[in-house]
Amino acid sequence: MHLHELVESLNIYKTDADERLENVDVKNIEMDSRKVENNSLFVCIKGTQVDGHQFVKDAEENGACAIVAEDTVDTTLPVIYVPSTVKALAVLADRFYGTPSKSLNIVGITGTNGKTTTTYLLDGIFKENNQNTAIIGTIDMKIGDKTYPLNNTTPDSLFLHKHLHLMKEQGVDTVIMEASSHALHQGRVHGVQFDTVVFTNLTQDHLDYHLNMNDYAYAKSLLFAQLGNDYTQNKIAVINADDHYSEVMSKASPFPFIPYGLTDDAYIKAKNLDLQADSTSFEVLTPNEQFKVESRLTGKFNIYNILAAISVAYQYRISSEIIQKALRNINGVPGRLENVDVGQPYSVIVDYAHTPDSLENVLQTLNEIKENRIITVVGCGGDRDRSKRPKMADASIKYSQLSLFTSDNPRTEDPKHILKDMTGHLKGDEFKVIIDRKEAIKEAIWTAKEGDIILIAGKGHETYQEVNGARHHFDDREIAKTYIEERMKESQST
Ligand SMILES: CC(=O)N[C@H]1[C@@H](OP(=O)(O)OP(=O)(O)OC[C@H]2O[C@@H](n3ccc(=O)[nH]c3=O)[C@H](O)[C@@H]2O)O[C@H](CO)[C@@H](O)[C@@H]1O[C@H](C)C(=O)N[C@@H](C)C(=O)N[C@H](CCC(=O)O)C(=O)O
Ligand SMILES: Nc1ncnc2c1ncn2[C@@H]1O[C@H](COP(=O)(O)OP(=O)(O)OP(=O)(O)O)[C@@H](O)[C@H]1O
Ligand SMILES: N[C@H](CCC[C@H](N)C(=O)O)C(=O)O
Ligand SMILES: [Mg+2]
Repeated sequence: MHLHELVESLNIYKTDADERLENVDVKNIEMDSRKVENNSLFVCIKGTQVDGHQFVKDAEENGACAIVAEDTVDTTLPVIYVPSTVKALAVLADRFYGTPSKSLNIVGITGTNGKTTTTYLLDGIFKENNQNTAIIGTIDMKIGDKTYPLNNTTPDSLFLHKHLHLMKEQGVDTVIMEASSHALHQGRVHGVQFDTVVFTNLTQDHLDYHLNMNDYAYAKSLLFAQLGNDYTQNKIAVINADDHYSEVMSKASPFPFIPYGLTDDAYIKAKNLDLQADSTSFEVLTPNEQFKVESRLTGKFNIYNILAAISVAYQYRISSEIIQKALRNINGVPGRLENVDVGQPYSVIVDYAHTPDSLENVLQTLNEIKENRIITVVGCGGDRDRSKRPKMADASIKYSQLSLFTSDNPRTEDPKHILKDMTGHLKGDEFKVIIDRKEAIKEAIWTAKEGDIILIAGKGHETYQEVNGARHHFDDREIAKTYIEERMKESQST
């Protein structure tokens, strides 16, 4: 695409290169100088670690054809100056890839917990409704049956518009994506034309990044603001009516919203809950009908995720029969209350709870079904919200008979310091600190008695442990299975 055509949609306040823009053929757009090739347009982004403006020379050496910048840069290449390179990147990517989000049906999901789960539930419903779906989220990106690893739950705008284009080319009609608060704050979803947006809930997380809960809520509300205000469009916000922050979300958008929840005020609500150890059923009440749903997902919190998915399906006029069938067929979400069962006489459950609220929710659920003790193995990630650490330890102590506090992803922090943050205030003997996560899992398994439940929390589907920038293979499910089998063999031979 010609550069002058590409930049037409930008809010340019200065360029030193009007005449030079005419003859430049842009092959691709890059925000990372290390990926620049011949005829790349390099966009300088001010990051949290470094300022992309520093890398203009590298981009030039790698063959960039022009630069988009906010601050003055020293280069022989044509420079287009814009007030916000983050916004410009999204506008450029959207145009370069043919505005793919316009003709796709896009559902964006935000909230502290439940985004990935709701994404999977909706994907199941849309597929049952014969739609061709794609998912972008924490576990990976899925286009049809193919999966692609992602570095972030919500990738940057360049990646997004490029892959939305690819999805369209591959016949996808519906995209379900998670929108993290970091992504919303950093403008990663700029330019994505969402049709439906969903709010699950808001509780403490990421207070290392956001100033306080209000600031965190504001970041989430940007997804609702992004619906725009063109009333001719049929857009909708789906909001958890029972959450304290629901008003912040509904007020951020002029479009109508569907409140879901367990209270009478909700528009889509659940009644007659039946929560079993391995299944859940309840009646769904919509303004038009009432029907029963059955799911293999357990825990009251999952009823909220199911209601969120049903509310979106309701907006798309998907029949209750299709919703019921899809929900019955969904076995679970990888790493969310995932059972590791090789026939041992105690339960082992791997879950992604890595916030105080999610840990409390999961442990409450397990307490309702427990026959004997609960043993929790949990740690907290390094380089993340320190203030959630003691709260996660408290939740574990409150709801477990034994807590084994261990490492999660230490990243650049010393695991001992993280564990000190978690346990410094604790007294008593209902917990142990075992820094090595493998050892902690081993100890839990060798300590378990018949009927106990072991919860291994925090890493869920993750298949690595991140230490000082390196990711080593680590899978809670594999490790648990190894030790369960080891113990079973040992007991058979004695
Ligand atoms: C703290 C944070 O959010 N960082 C994100 C951010 O990177 P950054 O601001 O640190 O980038 P930077 O290193 O300062 O670089 C600035 C610019 O210089 C460029 N650069 C840099 C070096 C160079 O040699 N040349 C060059 O051009 C970079 O490409 C970039 O454009 O922008 C990047 C691109 O979008 C993200 O990948 C990166 O996510 C990091 C990896 C991360 O760990 N983020 C976490 C906190 C996160 O975003 N998590 C949420 C989920 C959270 C949840 O809901 O639980 C997520 O969506 O993943
Ligand atoms: N609606 C909910 N309310 C509270 N806790 C939940 C809810 N849904 C799931 N959880 C808990 O939170 C954990 C993470 O769930 P899920 O992956 O669906 O959330 P997420 O919002 O995608 O999280 P992340 O921000 O890390 O991507 C689950 O393993 C479970 O313990
Ligand atoms: N998206 C979350 C994932 C946390 C998962 C947990 N295992 C950790 O490493 O803290 C984050 O980046 O904060
Ligand atoms: Mg997620």
